[in-house]
Amino acid sequence: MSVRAEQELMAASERLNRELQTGQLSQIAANSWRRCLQLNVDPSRHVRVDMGARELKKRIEAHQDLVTVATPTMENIYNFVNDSGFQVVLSDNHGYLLKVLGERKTPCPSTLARLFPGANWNESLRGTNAIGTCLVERKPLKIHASEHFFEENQTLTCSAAPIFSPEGELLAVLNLSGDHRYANDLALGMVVAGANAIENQLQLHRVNTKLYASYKYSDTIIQSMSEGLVIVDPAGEITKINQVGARILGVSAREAIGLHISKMFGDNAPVLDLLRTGIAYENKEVMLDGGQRAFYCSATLLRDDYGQMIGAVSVLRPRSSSKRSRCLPTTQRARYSFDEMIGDSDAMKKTRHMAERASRSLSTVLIQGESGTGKELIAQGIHNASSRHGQPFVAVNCAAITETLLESELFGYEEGSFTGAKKGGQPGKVEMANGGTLFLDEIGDMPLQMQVKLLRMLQERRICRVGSSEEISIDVRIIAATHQNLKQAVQEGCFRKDLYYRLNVLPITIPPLRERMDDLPALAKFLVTKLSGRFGKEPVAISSLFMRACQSYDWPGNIRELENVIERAMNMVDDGDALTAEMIDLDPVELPADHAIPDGVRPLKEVEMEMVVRALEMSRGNIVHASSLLGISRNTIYRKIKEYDIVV
Ligand SMILES: Nc1ncnc2c1ncn2[C@@H]1O[C@H](COP(=O)(O)OP(=O)(O)OP(=O)(O)O)[C@@H](O)[C@H]1O
Repeated sequence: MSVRAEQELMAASERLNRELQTGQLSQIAANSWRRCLQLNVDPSRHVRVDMGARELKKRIEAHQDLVTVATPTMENIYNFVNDSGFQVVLSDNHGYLLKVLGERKTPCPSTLARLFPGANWNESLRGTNAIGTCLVERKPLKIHASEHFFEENQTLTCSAAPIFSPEGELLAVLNLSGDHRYANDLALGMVVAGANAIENQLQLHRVNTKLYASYKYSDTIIQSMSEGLVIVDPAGEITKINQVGARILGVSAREAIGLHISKMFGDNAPVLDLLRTGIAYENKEVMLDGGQRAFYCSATLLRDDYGQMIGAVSVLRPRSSSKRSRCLPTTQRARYSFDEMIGDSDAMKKTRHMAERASRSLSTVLIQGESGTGKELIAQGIHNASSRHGQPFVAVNCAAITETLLESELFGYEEGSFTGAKKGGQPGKVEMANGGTLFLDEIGDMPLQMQVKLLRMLQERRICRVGSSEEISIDVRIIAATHQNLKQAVQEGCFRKDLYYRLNVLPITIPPLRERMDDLPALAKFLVTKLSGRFGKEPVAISSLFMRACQSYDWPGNIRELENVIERAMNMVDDGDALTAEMIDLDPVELPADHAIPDGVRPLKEVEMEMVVRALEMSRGNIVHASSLLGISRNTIYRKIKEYDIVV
């Protein structure tokens, strides 16, 4: 220790004795001074261990829950002391300041006395001070003016209170500091009340997090049940319904919430009897819509821990004698329902209305819309809301396969009908979809020869497998979709007029995203929640700048592109942070043909073709793998292969 330091310590020790005799130092401050002297804290040489911006960011992230929960309380306290030059400070349990509200008004003799985020106010570094001393004493205290061990800090008056976790672990300190001349007796009370409020909020936050997790578990279980589930409150209003339940009752799950059960089951709904009598029942046969919807229903009362009735839960099973549900492979199941179709803009309401109408009929539907607008989603939604919902939904991409293969893909083939044909032959997609729905995606790309065969099938409702003359009757509902303007294709002679009219019985047009920007915020939130579930993360917040940047983009790739942009951003965001505008990585806008191309820049088309070729090479021609490398759909990669005439 230097001679100067020894002198300083000696002086401090003498001062301590003097102050003790005059009774100027509180017991707490005196004990702290003794600790400082024992630790040889040199009052003339301050050891600075403050943090840089990057370390501070990390530390704040590690304490994100605490900082988030403490901020409103700190702001409340600050509003009380606003304009008085007082600062509200939150430190972690090592004395590092995480958040400081307010500017110091009175001149500060030394930068060391400043309270700023990242500074360390541990007692062993800054001598006696409210934050550091509170961390040692673990109780509320005030350190006023000359009670500070370092002279630089003696212009301050500081009150601090510890913040404990529900398990009693010391987490942080809440502190209020200001000019000692304006000391007031309320300061200590304020930080104590503030620390208590933060502790309560932390507990609540924890309970909320647990509640949210258990809600998510139960919701996932309910939604993945193969039986229908409907929960009503004591008044008979629906509070929860799963997709299967909604399908059995022929309603949309979203619209069913809040409806009275009698709206679906009539006034004699068995569950209303259960609510009145408390008598549970099992496998009661229920017929609705004149027998069109027939199912078995079991129901029981729900009671809370005190035995109070809080509603009833009904389990619905489709009646096996009614149109029997087949046990379908996943490739023949439709995943989406109308509930997953987000958008309340006028344009989208119109589309939804048309789709709901189509689900009540079995006529052919033609869906038109740009790529990524949700054509397949709507097709699946129509199937799932239709009377064929328990039956197969089989999709065929008419652009993906060559003309010869498309015929056998659709109609199947007999053994030996061509080289490489399977032994015993194979049924086609039309046969697989029998009783259900056949989704003909990218119908506009169907070769003309094939269009003739499809037209025949639609007229005669019969098919022959390739290589066979035996006719097979089929019962399929057709939903066709295309990103092309089919009417124009008819005029240009690329699409048969008669087939167009056969398909265009119930037309549905999906507007591109740029024409319904009102839907973007809801879509973005929906996609964040959907992707969070997939990543097993808590849903992240979306900053308004992120949203604004999204709203000013043209979205050529529509909702699929929006989904990709959000997925990319979610891979960049740290836990607890919001999606920000910097995380948006949008595809560059194409330049007009006559635009001068500066050095180092190449036409987008050229780069795109190169990327498609490279992805196909890397994935050895595996289309699924290549499309996922490029972040585009299979349909889009097929289109690109065709557009650039790439040989796979
Ligand atoms: N209204 C919507 N609400 C929520 N998600 C949507 C909506 N529309 C589309 N999506 C999502 O966007 C993605 C693309 O949708 P989909 O595959 O149905 O589009 P598409 O028009 O059939 O595309 P393509 O023409 O390329 O085959 C899917 O992940 C789908 O779930």
